[in-house]
Amino acid sequence: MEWIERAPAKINLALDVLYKRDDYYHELEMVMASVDLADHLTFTPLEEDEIRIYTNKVFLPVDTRNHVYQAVKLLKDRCGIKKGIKIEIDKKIPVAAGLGGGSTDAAAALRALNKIWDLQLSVEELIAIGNQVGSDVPYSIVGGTAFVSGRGEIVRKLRPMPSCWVILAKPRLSVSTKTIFRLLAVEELQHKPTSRIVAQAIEEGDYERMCQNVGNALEQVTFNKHPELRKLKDRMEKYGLDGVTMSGSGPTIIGFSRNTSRIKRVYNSLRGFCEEVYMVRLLNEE
Ligand SMILES: C[C@@](CO)(OP(=O)(O)O)[C@H](O)COP(=O)(O)OP(=O)(O)OC[C@H]1O[C@@H](n2ccc(N)nc2=O)[C@H](O)[C@@H]1O
Ligand SMILES: Nc1ncnc2c1ncn2[C@@H]1O[C@H](COP(=O)(O)OP(=O)(O)O)[C@@H](O)[C@H]1O
Repeated sequence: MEWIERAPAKINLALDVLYKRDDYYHELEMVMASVDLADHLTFTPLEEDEIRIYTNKVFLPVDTRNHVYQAVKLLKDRCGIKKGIKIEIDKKIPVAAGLGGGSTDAAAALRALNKIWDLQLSVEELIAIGNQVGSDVPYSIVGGTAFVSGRGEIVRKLRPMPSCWVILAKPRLSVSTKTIFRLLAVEELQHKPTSRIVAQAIEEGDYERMCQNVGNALEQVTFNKHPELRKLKDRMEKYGLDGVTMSGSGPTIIGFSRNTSRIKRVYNSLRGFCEEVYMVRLLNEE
């Protein structure tokens, strides 16, 4: 028996950093949504008690460093599972891009194995396991449009985002989330928090207000390190998108439009000088 689970990429419409915590993580408020750029995980049960991972991206680790491996190991230990599993990860989401690829793969593995092994764990129980793998995994277990806070483990579902096109522009550079948070001096942030306004706009189905308030506190740090990203964002703003911001710790810059011919023009223009460009829809929209 084979089981296939889809693992969609996430975007951060808003990301505010409230303060640095005593555990060295940061207290965040974010608005996140899932888009239809996705990895696919294929699960095949094994008789031997082993976790075997394969992926089409040769540079990705398939051992204990893979987020999927970590999630499966925690799940097996928690539930006393002695069976094995083979997992083939077909990666489509760019790696280290601010699109949550590793986290969504880990969440997909937890969701799928909860069914395959008939563990009957609740979403809260899966979130508690996912939180040990990474801060973005709890959101990825739930998916869709959500207000996310704490370290990332408090997930409140929002109404589906107003329907629109999303452009994802990923230049040829990878960003380490850990490095960006290390370089962040919260007291020097000039960013005005907007997550609550964006969440409210979504609840009211107000597309324009949502777009006007997208923003990301980490831009200040990531743009300082990679000034070409500021230029990319400026260029996307000039193309007449309704809202432009960075996703996660970067480097992917995202933009919104409801106008299909405009988004196609933006897509074609960006492809000239940006390594990877995607024109995507939201996974669940109003
Ligand atoms: C910034 C965000 C926004 O969605 O996304 P990405 O850029 O990774 O996509 C996430 O919060 C990233 O989540 P995730 O990538 O799972 O982070 P983790 O592995 O838990 O942490 C990586 C590093 O980021 C820092 N970190 C992460 C989350 C948080 N609330 N405070 C932090 O300071 C910590 O230094 C940690 O060592
Ligand atoms: N299944 C996985 N998919 C992608 N990256 C993974 C995976 N497992 C571990 N990683 C590691 O996680 C790091 C962050 O990758 P990723 O999750 O794509 O970043 P981001 O959250 O910024 O989009 C990379 O250095 C990568 O080697």
